[in-house]
Amino acid sequence: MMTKVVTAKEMRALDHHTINEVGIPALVLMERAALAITDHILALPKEKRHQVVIVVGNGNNGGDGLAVARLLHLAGTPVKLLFVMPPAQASEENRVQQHTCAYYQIPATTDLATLKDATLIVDAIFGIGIDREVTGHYREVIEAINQAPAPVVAVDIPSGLNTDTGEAMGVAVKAASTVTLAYPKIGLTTPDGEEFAGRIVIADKVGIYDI
Ligand SMILES: NC(=O)C1=CN([C@@H]2O[C@H](COP(=O)(O)OP(=O)(O)OC[C@H]3O[C@@H](n4cnc5c(N)ncnc54)[C@H](O)[C@@H]3O)[C@@H](O)[C@H]2O)[C@@H](O)CC1
Ligand SMILES: [K+]
Repeated sequence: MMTKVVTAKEMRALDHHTINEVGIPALVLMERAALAITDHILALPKEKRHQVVIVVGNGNNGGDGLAVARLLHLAGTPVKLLFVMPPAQASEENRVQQHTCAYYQIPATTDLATLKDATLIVDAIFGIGIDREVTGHYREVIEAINQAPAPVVAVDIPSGLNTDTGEAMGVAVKAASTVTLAYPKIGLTTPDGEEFAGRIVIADKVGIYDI
Protein backbone atom coordinates (compact mmCIF):
# COMPACT_ATOMS: atom_id res chain seq x y z
CA MET A 1 0.00 0.00 0.00
CA MET A 2 1.32 3.49 -0.86
CA THR A 3 1.79 5.73 2.16
CA LYS A 4 -0.30 8.88 2.00
CA VAL A 5 1.82 12.03 1.75
CA VAL A 6 0.55 15.47 2.66
CA THR A 7 1.19 19.15 2.00
CA ALA A 8 1.53 21.64 4.86
CA LYS A 9 -2.01 22.86 4.17
CA GLU A 10 -3.45 19.32 4.25
CA MET A 11 -1.60 18.51 7.48
CA ARG A 12 -2.86 21.71 9.11
CA ALA A 13 -6.42 20.82 8.06
CA LEU A 14 -6.08 17.30 9.54
CA ASP A 15 -4.68 18.68 12.81
CA HIS A 16 -7.43 21.32 12.93
CA HIS A 17 -10.10 18.65 12.39
CA THR A 18 -8.64 16.35 15.06
CA ILE A 19 -8.35 19.16 17.60
CA ASN A 20 -11.56 21.08 16.88
CA GLU A 21 -14.03 18.49 15.52
CA VAL A 22 -12.89 15.22 17.09
CA GLY A 23 -11.88 17.08 20.26
CA ILE A 24 -8.42 15.68 20.96
CA PRO A 25 -6.43 18.53 22.53
CA ALA A 26 -3.25 19.70 20.77
CA LEU A 27 -1.24 18.78 23.88
CA VAL A 28 -2.37 15.15 23.53
CA LEU A 29 -1.17 15.07 19.92
CA MET A 30 2.07 16.71 21.04
CA GLU A 31 2.61 14.09 23.74
CA ARG A 32 2.04 11.26 21.25
CA ALA A 33 4.49 12.90 18.85
CA ALA A 34 7.06 13.30 21.63
CA LEU A 35 6.69 9.67 22.73
CA ALA A 36 7.42 8.47 19.18
CA ILE A 37 10.45 10.77 18.82
CA THR A 38 11.75 9.72 22.25
CA ASP A 39 11.40 6.03 21.33
CA HIS A 40 13.42 6.69 18.18
CA ILE A 41 16.18 8.43 20.19
CA LEU A 42 16.26 5.78 22.93
CA ALA A 43 16.76 3.10 20.26
CA LEU A 44 19.95 4.82 19.01
CA PRO A 45 23.32 3.52 20.23
CA LYS A 46 24.03 4.59 23.83
CA GLU A 47 27.11 6.65 22.92
CA LYS A 48 24.87 8.97 20.88
CA ARG A 49 22.89 9.73 24.05
CA HIS A 50 25.68 10.95 26.34
CA GLN A 51 24.57 14.56 25.83
CA VAL A 52 21.46 15.39 23.83
CA VAL A 53 20.99 19.05 22.87
CA ILE A 54 17.47 20.00 21.77
CA VAL A 55 17.25 23.16 19.67
CA VAL A 56 13.92 24.79 20.39
CA GLY A 57 11.89 27.27 18.32
CA ASN A 58 8.87 29.25 19.48
CA GLY A 59 6.07 27.25 17.86
CA ASN A 60 4.62 23.77 18.29
CA ASN A 61 7.63 22.14 16.64
CA GLY A 62 9.57 23.61 19.54
CA GLY A 63 6.83 22.35 21.86
CA ASP A 64 7.42 18.80 20.56
CA GLY A 65 11.14 19.26 21.27
CA LEU A 66 10.47 20.45 24.82
CA ALA A 67 8.21 17.45 25.49
CA VAL A 68 10.96 15.15 24.16
CA ALA A 69 13.39 16.87 26.57
CA ARG A 70 11.14 16.02 29.51
CA LEU A 71 10.68 12.39 28.42
CA LEU A 72 14.42 11.88 27.84
CA HIS A 73 15.23 13.52 31.18
CA LEU A 74 12.79 11.20 32.94
CA ALA A 75 14.41 8.25 31.14
CA GLY A 76 17.78 9.27 32.62
CA THR A 77 19.30 10.75 29.45
CA PRO A 78 21.39 13.94 29.90
CA VAL A 79 19.56 16.63 27.95
CA LYS A 80 20.01 20.36 27.45
CA LEU A 81 17.78 22.93 25.77
CA LEU A 82 19.13 25.47 23.31
CA PHE A 83 16.54 28.19 22.78
CA VAL A 84 16.90 29.94 19.42
CA MET A 85 15.28 33.07 20.78
CA PRO A 86 14.68 34.03 24.40
CA PRO A 87 11.74 31.74 25.27
CA ALA A 88 9.12 34.48 25.17
CA GLN A 89 6.25 34.90 22.70
CA ALA A 90 5.99 31.16 22.30
CA SER A 91 2.82 29.28 21.30
CA GLU A 92 0.42 28.20 24.05
CA GLU A 93 1.47 24.53 23.96
CA ASN A 94 5.16 25.52 23.80
CA ARG A 95 4.70 27.56 27.00
CA VAL A 96 3.11 24.58 28.78
CA GLN A 97 6.10 22.43 27.81
CA GLN A 98 8.52 25.16 28.93
CA HIS A 99 6.86 25.08 32.34
CA THR A 100 7.34 21.32 32.74
CA CYS A 101 10.98 21.55 31.61
CA ALA A 102 11.56 24.30 34.19
CA TYR A 103 9.86 22.13 36.84
CA TYR A 104 12.38 19.35 36.16
CA GLN A 105 15.23 21.92 36.06
CA ILE A 106 16.36 20.82 32.62
CA PRO A 107 19.38 23.00 31.76
CA ALA A 108 18.71 25.66 29.13
CA THR A 109 20.85 28.17 27.26
CA THR A 110 20.87 30.47 24.23
CA ASP A 111 24.63 29.98 23.70
CA LEU A 112 25.38 28.22 20.39
CA ALA A 113 28.70 26.94 21.79
CA THR A 114 26.72 24.24 23.60
CA LEU A 115 26.26 22.47 20.23
CA LYS A 116 29.94 21.46 20.34
CA ASP A 117 29.30 19.33 23.46
CA ALA A 118 26.37 17.45 21.91
CA THR A 119 26.55 13.77 21.03
CA LEU A 120 23.09 14.13 19.46
CA ILE A 121 21.18 17.22 18.32
CA VAL A 122 17.39 17.32 18.09
CA ASP A 123 16.14 19.91 15.60
CA ALA A 124 12.85 21.38 16.85
CA ILE A 125 13.05 24.88 15.34
CA PHE A 126 10.50 24.87 12.49
CA GLY A 127 8.03 22.27 11.30
CA ILE A 128 5.17 22.76 8.90
CA GLY A 129 4.77 26.35 10.14
CA ILE A 130 7.75 27.64 8.15
CA ASP A 131 6.46 30.28 5.76
CA ARG A 132 9.41 32.44 4.73
CA GLU A 133 13.14 32.50 4.02
CA VAL A 134 15.39 31.75 6.99
CA THR A 135 17.49 34.80 7.87
CA GLY A 136 19.33 36.44 10.77
CA HIS A 137 19.90 34.49 13.96
CA TYR A 138 17.77 31.53 12.76
CA ARG A 139 20.13 31.16 9.83
CA GLU A 140 23.15 31.32 12.14
CA VAL A 141 21.68 28.61 14.37
CA ILE A 142 20.95 26.26 11.46
CA GLU A 143 24.46 26.78 10.08
CA ALA A 144 25.92 26.04 13.54
CA ILE A 145 23.87 22.82 13.74
CA ASN A 146 25.18 21.74 10.34
CA GLN A 147 28.78 22.47 11.39
CA ALA A 148 28.49 20.60 14.71
CA PRO A 149 29.95 17.06 14.70
CA ALA A 150 26.90 15.37 16.27
CA PRO A 151 24.21 13.67 14.17
CA VAL A 152 20.82 15.38 14.02
CA VAL A 153 17.32 13.99 14.56
CA ALA A 154 14.78 16.35 12.97
CA VAL A 155 11.29 16.72 14.43
CA ASP A 156 8.62 16.43 11.69
CA ILE A 157 10.76 17.98 8.93
CA PRO A 158 14.31 19.41 8.91
CA SER A 159 14.08 23.09 9.88
CA GLY A 160 14.38 25.39 6.90
CA LEU A 161 12.94 22.87 4.45
CA ASN A 162 9.88 23.92 2.48
CA THR A 163 7.24 21.35 3.49
CA ASP A 164 5.78 21.16 -0.02
CA THR A 165 8.84 21.39 -2.31
CA GLY A 166 11.62 19.95 -0.15
CA GLU A 167 13.83 22.91 -1.07
CA ALA A 168 15.85 24.80 1.52
CA MET A 169 14.34 28.22 2.25
CA GLY A 170 17.78 29.84 2.27
CA VAL A 171 19.29 27.23 4.57
CA ALA A 172 18.08 23.96 6.11
CA VAL A 173 19.16 21.44 8.72
CA LYS A 174 20.93 18.37 7.38
CA ALA A 175 19.54 15.51 9.45
CA ALA A 176 20.66 11.91 9.96
CA SER A 177 17.03 10.99 10.57
CA THR A 178 13.65 12.70 10.57
CA VAL A 179 10.68 11.57 12.64
CA THR A 180 7.75 12.88 10.63
CA LEU A 181 4.45 13.19 12.44
CA ALA A 182 1.24 11.48 11.31
CA TYR A 183 2.03 11.40 7.57
CA PRO A 184 5.19 12.04 5.52
CA LYS A 185 5.25 15.60 4.21
CA ILE A 186 5.40 15.78 0.42
CA GLY A 187 8.67 17.78 0.49
CA LEU A 188 10.40 14.83 2.17
CA THR A 189 9.78 12.71 -0.90
CA THR A 190 11.62 14.99 -3.37
CA PRO A 191 15.34 14.38 -4.10
CA ASP A 192 16.30 17.58 -2.20
CA GLY A 193 14.03 16.72 0.71
CA GLU A 194 15.37 13.15 0.99
CA GLU A 195 18.91 14.54 1.10
CA PHE A 196 18.14 16.85 4.04
CA ALA A 197 15.89 14.41 5.92
CA GLY A 198 18.16 11.35 6.08
CA ARG A 199 16.33 8.26 7.29
CA ILE A 200 12.60 8.94 7.50
CA VAL A 201 10.62 7.46 10.37
CA ILE A 202 6.85 7.89 10.31
CA ALA A 203 5.23 8.45 13.72
CA ASP A 204 1.84 7.14 12.61
CA LYS A 205 0.06 7.17 15.98
CA VAL A 206 0.09 10.93 16.49
CA GLY A 207 -3.50 11.66 15.53
CA ILE A 208 -6.76 9.90 14.84
CA TYR A 209 -7.37 10.95 11.30
CA ASP A 210 -10.76 9.84 10.09
CA ILE A 211 -10.95 12.07 7.01
N1 LIG B 1 -1.03 21.19 15.22
C1 LIG B 1 -0.95 20.02 15.81
O1 LIG B 1 -1.92 19.45 16.18
C2 LIG B 1 0.33 19.35 16.02
C3 LIG B 1 1.49 19.99 15.64
N2 LIG B 1 2.65 19.46 15.92
C4 LIG B 1 3.89 20.18 15.65
O2 LIG B 1 3.64 21.52 15.35
C5 LIG B 1 4.37 21.90 14.20
C6 LIG B 1 3.74 23.12 13.58
O3 LIG B 1 3.75 24.09 14.60
P1 LIG B 1 3.48 25.64 14.33
O4 LIG B 1 2.33 25.79 13.45
O5 LIG B 1 3.44 26.27 15.69
O6 LIG B 1 4.74 26.16 13.54
P2 LIG B 1 6.28 25.82 13.62
O7 LIG B 1 6.63 25.36 14.99
O8 LIG B 1 6.63 25.00 12.46
O9 LIG B 1 6.93 27.28 13.38
C7 LIG B 1 7.00 28.20 14.45
C8 LIG B 1 6.78 29.63 14.04
O10 LIG B 1 7.89 30.12 13.30
C9 LIG B 1 7.48 31.20 12.51
N3 LIG B 1 8.28 31.20 11.27
C10 LIG B 1 8.00 30.56 10.12
N4 LIG B 1 9.00 30.72 9.22
C11 LIG B 1 9.95 31.48 9.85
C12 LIG B 1 11.21 31.97 9.46
N5 LIG B 1 11.73 31.72 8.26
N6 LIG B 1 11.91 32.71 10.35
C13 LIG B 1 11.42 32.97 11.59
N7 LIG B 1 10.23 32.52 12.03
C14 LIG B 1 9.50 31.79 11.15
C15 LIG B 1 6.01 31.02 12.21
O11 LIG B 1 5.37 32.24 12.48
C16 LIG B 1 5.59 29.89 13.15
O12 LIG B 1 4.53 30.30 13.98
C17 LIG B 1 4.40 20.65 13.37
O13 LIG B 1 5.42 20.65 12.41
C18 LIG B 1 4.64 19.61 14.44
O14 LIG B 1 6.00 19.51 14.77
C19 LIG B 1 2.74 18.31 16.81
O15 LIG B 1 2.78 18.85 18.11
C20 LIG B 1 1.60 17.36 16.67
C21 LIG B 1 0.30 18.04 16.69
K1 LIG C 1 12.23 20.57 12.76
